[in-house]
Amino acid sequence: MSVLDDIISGVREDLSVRTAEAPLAQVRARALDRAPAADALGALRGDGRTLSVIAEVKRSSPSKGALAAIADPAALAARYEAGGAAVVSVLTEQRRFHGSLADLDAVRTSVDIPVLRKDFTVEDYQIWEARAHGADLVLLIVAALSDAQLEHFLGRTHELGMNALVETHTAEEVERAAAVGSRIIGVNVRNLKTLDIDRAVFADLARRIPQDAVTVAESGVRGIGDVEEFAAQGARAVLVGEALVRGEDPEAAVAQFRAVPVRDLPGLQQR
Ligand SMILES: O=C(O)c1ccccc1NCC(=O)[C@H](O)[C@H](O)COP(=O)(O)O
Repeated sequence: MSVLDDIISGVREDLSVRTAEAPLAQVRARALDRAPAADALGALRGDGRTLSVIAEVKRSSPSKGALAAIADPAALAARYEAGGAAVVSVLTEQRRFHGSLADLDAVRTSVDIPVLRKDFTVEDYQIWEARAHGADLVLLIVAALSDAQLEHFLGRTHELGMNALVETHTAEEVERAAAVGSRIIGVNVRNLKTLDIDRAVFADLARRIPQDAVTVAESGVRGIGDVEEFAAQGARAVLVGEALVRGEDPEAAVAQFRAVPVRDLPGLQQR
């Protein structure tokens, strides 16, 4: 069983507990009661001159184990926002990342910028749940979904006024993401089946992403050098976890990353 399969099996078990505690009808009612979702697509497009940063609240990970205690996720998110982050990502998976919906609630109340609920989406319920907890964006991992699921989940996010970060790691997955009309396409340089990081996959996949989508480089950022390289290869946004939660000054790091100019590459199908 791959790491991704193992994570998803735990996610399904946890989901069955939550759906028993809070049936879909209840979660839907709470989702529909929220103020409209913020415009994450616009936030990620930014000013078109410099990179947008998705700054992640990440305590732990399958690849690295414990990363940071993060006693106060709301305070960390506020520092990300002060540094100029476009979006805050909150990992809500509990078993491997030690995140929770309580973290999402805390972050939602502390920032005005869009919030990404970072989970392993395998059921419609999780999208309603994300909206009920104030998320503006959800993660859809192409490798974990059939084409029919991907299309259905993307449709659901749009119906709820939200956006999805559609995550890919291969050329075939980029094609599948594009085929269903994804507006925000991430290239995760971490292979979720083996946990290996290969930053070189970004350049090849970025140029396959359609013109009307925002290209996000995900994972593996160690510092400004990696961010500059992703920008030079066509990233419009970067998603950073470990380097921010382990760094001494997350606000300054976000400010430094978001100042990196984006590049219009000949042949790159992006606006
Ligand atoms: O981070 C992991 O080890 C991991 C393992 C398996 C599935 C997902 C995983 N991470 C989720 C992410 O997408 C990252 O948290 C995110 O891209 C930030 O990565 P990093 O900057 O390398 O912490």
